[in-house]
Amino acid sequence: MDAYQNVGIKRRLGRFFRRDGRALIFAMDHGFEHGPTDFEEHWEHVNPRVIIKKVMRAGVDGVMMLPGIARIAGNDVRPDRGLMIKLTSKTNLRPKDAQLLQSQLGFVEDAIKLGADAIAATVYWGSPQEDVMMRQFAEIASYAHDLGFPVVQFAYPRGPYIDEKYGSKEDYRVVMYGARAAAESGADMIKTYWTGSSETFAKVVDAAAGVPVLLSGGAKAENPVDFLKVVYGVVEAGGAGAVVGRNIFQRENPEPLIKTLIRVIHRNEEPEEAAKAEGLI
Ligand SMILES: O=P(O)(O)OC[C@H]1O[C@](O)(COP(=O)(O)O)[C@@H](O)[C@@H]1O
Repeated sequence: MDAYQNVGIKRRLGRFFRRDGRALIFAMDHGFEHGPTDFEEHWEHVNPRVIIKKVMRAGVDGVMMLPGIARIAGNDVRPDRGLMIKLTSKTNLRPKDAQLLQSQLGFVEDAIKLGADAIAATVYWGSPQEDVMMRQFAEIASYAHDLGFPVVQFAYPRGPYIDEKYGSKEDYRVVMYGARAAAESGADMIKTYWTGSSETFAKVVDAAAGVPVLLSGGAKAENPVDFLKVVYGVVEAGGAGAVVGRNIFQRENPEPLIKTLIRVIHRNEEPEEAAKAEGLI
């Protein structure tokens, strides 16, 4: 029989993933990580309660936020959807060199008090500060797992050595390395970059050895169909969905895009067909 913790981890993961094993999660740590300027396209979304209510209505499976915003808007996340609380971040105000470190800004206990269903932390694989983030992740994961909480790793390769050797942090060899490192360090869910093709992303999924891999959304695409094609490619590759921030909250009415994403992720619909069906294009 399963240990108590394993039951908790499975139940809580089940609040994010539908029966198909996929999820669409809304990300909203940008006010901290990029600064409030990220919300200037639609300023009312700087109010977390406004945007969370919109994404809930549209049907996202879960939401990711930092502890202080969970205190303000966590209650707007419906009880049957996943609440992911991230415990590391950095500001864009730091000097450039220090941007390669995510620092811990909250504790597992805080996330649990706030009603989290999963706990997240970022590791910049390849950063000169990799060691600090590895240790941070290990401490968070060990404690969270003991208490029955799944742990999500934002596995983002970045740093000067990567640029020098591979030319880009999106090179599939680097992304799959990060995903593998995340799986080997005990993550229950991995969020990472698009590698440019479904074939290469399938390798990232394989390297994660069964740990679900979700796309990290990225900057808002001018043409939403371009973004939908990426998400379609992730699903084709065996990926478990997407964690999307700017492509959602930088739209006044994110509902048609969210509903289209749900069609693509959960019903395998072709991007253009799905977008037409939701009146997005
Ligand atoms: O470090 P970067 O690439 O500037 O972006 C990090 C941001 O991207 C995310 O990981 C995902 O959000 P987006 O979909 O807006 O890219 C956020 O959680 C985070 O704030």
